[in-house]
Amino acid sequence: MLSKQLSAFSAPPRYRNSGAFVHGTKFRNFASIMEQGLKAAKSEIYMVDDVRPDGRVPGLKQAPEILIFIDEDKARKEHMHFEYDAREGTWKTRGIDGVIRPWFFQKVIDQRRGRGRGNILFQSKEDPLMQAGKLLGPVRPRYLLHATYWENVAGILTEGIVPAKNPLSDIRKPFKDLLQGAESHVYTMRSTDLGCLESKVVPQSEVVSFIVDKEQVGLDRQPDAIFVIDTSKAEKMGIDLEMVQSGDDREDNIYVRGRIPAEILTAQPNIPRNLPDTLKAKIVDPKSFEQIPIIDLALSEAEVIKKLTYSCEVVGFMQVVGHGVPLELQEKALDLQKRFFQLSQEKKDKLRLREESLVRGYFGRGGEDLDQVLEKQVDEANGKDSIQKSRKDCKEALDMNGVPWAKPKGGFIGEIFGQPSQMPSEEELPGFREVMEQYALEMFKLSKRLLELMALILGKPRDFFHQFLDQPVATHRLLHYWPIKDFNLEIGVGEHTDYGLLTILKQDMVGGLQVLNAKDGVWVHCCPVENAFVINLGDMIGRWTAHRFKSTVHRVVTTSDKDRYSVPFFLEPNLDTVIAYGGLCSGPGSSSESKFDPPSREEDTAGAILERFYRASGQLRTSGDK
Ligand SMILES: O=C(O)CCC(=O)C(=O)O
Ligand SMILES: [Fe+2]
Repeated sequence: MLSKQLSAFSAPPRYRNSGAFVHGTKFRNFASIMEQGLKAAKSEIYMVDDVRPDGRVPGLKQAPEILIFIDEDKARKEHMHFEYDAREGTWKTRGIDGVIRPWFFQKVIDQRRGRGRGNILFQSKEDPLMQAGKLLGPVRPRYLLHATYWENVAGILTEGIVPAKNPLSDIRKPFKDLLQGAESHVYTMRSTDLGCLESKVVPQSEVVSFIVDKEQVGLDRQPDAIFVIDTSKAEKMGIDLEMVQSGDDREDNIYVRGRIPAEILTAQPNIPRNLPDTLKAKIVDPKSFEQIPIIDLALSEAEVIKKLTYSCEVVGFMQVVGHGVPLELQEKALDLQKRFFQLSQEKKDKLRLREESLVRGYFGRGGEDLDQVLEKQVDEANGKDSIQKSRKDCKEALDMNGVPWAKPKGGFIGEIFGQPSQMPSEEELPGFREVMEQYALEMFKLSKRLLELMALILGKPRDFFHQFLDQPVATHRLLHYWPIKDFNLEIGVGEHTDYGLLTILKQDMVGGLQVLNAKDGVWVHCCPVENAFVINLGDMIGRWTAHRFKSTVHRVVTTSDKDRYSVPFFLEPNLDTVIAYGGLCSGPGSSSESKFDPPSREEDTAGAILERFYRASGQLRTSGDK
């Protein structure tokens, strides 16, 4: 339509080729025209059949503020009559009974000076642009580019690129239904034209020199940043990007339907041609992390909440100090833990997990292997050489009931998790039971305290989680890791997320806990901190908050030649708690209606999630149908 070489404006009418008539008018008429159509009340409706480069329309004193494109084919099929005025180079019509209804409009474009110039105010599903061919199979480009301004960058890095599905401006809101279809697309370009990318993977840590001119991407000022959309990563992640090739003369334009998730995007600055290398900077996702936050719980509640919010929403991990759990108790517990694992194998084997005590007891090598639990996303982060799978967890553990007072409901699962702990006898290890139960009580208290603050962050009353914690399930696990001999065959704990609400972990000073920053594909050490507890969030709270709270992938790689001891306390709510996807949030950032999010299912109770995890990790091997 805007093709300059074949401007129908300068050609005789019989050579018209644009398929659209264009009517220009004032912006203030837009709303009423969309409601009532273009009216030929006093005079006829004047139109041109192409827009001149200066945006002027003959016969109008001033350049029009909006341009209304009328679908010529549709109009002629309905017997609308158009008359050409050779002297003015314009067309006129009386529409049908004096009106051209909005049904005939292809689109309405904002022509006012300023940032909004060129914006599409209305676009019909029948606009040829939206009718163009879908890109399927091998013709789909590996990378697409989306150019944008700084004001959108941080938002896109967290939310992905969101098409203007629901218009926000007052003027466009009333036409929401008309806009649907056209506006649910994100505008992108093939990367070929812009050089450098088609064959090369964009390294996350490097600044790729993009030089994109505003004309290439149809913006009215120079774009600040270019988002590279990795379509093959999308495919690997099972994200189906529906791409539509532009139907007009700009064949590099590709429209992608729906939200483009942040996971497949990389941001690069758009660099002016003459910018020296020394003045370049990389765009770092403000929602990505390089450290595990440390929170002093003795600070004011306001300060704690601020740090906790960041830790929950960005990292999914934190270390807390100032928690008030007596150091002496921690030391006693650690001492008994070491002495427990030093008992003879025969004595430990007496406490083994078995038919009558499926989840409460001792297990050695092979009792739980987490290396298979997660697949694709971790491979991505590990790099291409990570095809190696199924390392064995190099650990032994004693799983105790962390809330021995609770009577969890939930049938078979409730029954087995509610069973009492198996512990060494008082003669074998004096004080073991007393110290462990005291310790577990402290962990439950600390969990509750943290969940109270999290409830406040989620806009709920402080005691919101209490209702789900009167008959909870908790596993108090003592862990012992042996030094690893062969890193290809063994790992401390394979990559996984925890499944519950939250985990409180005490680790000794040997180190080895690693946390995945999935945004950048980088593993971050969770360095041991004296008298601190590591807190991490599990899948249940992640799912319940529609991932506003992160359940972050982690693993243990023990590189030390010393034995390592740690104590996770895993907390789950009452097993009949329905963990509905997004059930805990109503605020922004949580409302994504994306097709990539899993729907809520009836059976997603805490009990069902717990069972799934235990089966996937090999800890629960019986059918459970008894
Ligand atoms: O021992 C650790 O540091 C972490 C253990 C862990 O992540 C787990 O058991 O779920
Ligand atoms: Fe874990």
